[in-house]
Amino acid sequence: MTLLEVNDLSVSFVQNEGWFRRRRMPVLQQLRLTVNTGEVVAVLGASGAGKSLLAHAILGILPRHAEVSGSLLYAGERLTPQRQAELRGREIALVPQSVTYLDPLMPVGRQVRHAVKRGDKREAQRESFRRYRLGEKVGRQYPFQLSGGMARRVLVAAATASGARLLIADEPTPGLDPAVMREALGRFRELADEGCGVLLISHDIASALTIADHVAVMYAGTIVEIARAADFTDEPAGLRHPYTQALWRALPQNGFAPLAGAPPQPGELAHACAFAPRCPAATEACLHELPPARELRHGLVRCIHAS
Ligand SMILES: Nc1ncnc2c1ncn2[C@@H]1O[C@H](COP(=O)(O)OP(=O)(O)OP(=O)(O)O)[C@@H](O)[C@H]1O
Ligand code: NI
Repeated sequence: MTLLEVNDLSVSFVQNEGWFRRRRMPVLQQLRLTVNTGEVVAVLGASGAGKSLLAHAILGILPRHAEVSGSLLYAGERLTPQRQAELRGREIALVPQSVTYLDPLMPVGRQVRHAVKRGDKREAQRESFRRYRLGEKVGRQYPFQLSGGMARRVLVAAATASGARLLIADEPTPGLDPAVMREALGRFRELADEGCGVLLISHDIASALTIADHVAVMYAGTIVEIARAADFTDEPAGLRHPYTQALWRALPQNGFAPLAGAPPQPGELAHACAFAPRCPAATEACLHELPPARELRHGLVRCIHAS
């Protein structure tokens, strides 16, 4: 069953410049993505690609100067701002990227219990604390008394104990030791196997691939490819977009080949293929429009040359 459907989602930030001029800066362009129940979909991309903005758009927590177009459906139902507010934290839970999302004035155990919307709150908190190796006395502490890694574990504990059906985890693992990281990723996989949908945002392809079914690759504000996780295990030729292939070659086991250059600033190449300046396959035609998203080999690609 389709849990989340993102259709042609675009986001721009509108800035006032002086008295009369307003500048629109496109930051997300025509995103299309689905998350089914039982699935982990990884969203990969470099810093600034727009991963967190996608998460915030789904949850309805973008800043006020954001202009949003396109549609979002949750279990077939339109996600309006009001519906987002109703579902946030109940049906749709976020593991936020920053530990500043914790309430500084509330003991963290209470925050986790607060997040639990189904069943016995105390038991759910105890269980998730055990799972993420948070001692019992940690529950009585305030966020400022915790290390960064502990605070992060509290965020994962709160979201995974919430009982939500769609879990959006925004870079949930940096700073966690490898055992806790495996535990957290394993828990996301388990929740998917129990019928949830998981959107896992990450920089770390290798660890995301250990649990993902599908991978959406973002570059400069758009999704350039949706691949199956299995497409990453063979030759890069199985991947559809030159950027995804470059990411694959940059993995240690595939030769660590770095990709020269950097992505453009948001909005800088909105009407072209933003990857063209770094792409070995680019031609003049790549600079004329945002390449349309098209289906290719059970996936999706935005590249006019992909075949
Ligand atoms: N409130 C805002 N106002 C203006 N621009 C913003 C705002 N928030 C984000 N941006 C811009 O939008 C782009 C995407 O940001 P986003 O946080 O989604 O990136 P990300 O892929 O999550 O990166 P990271 O991996 O570093 O978390 C960035 O270029 C950022 O500068
Ligand atoms: Ni982010």
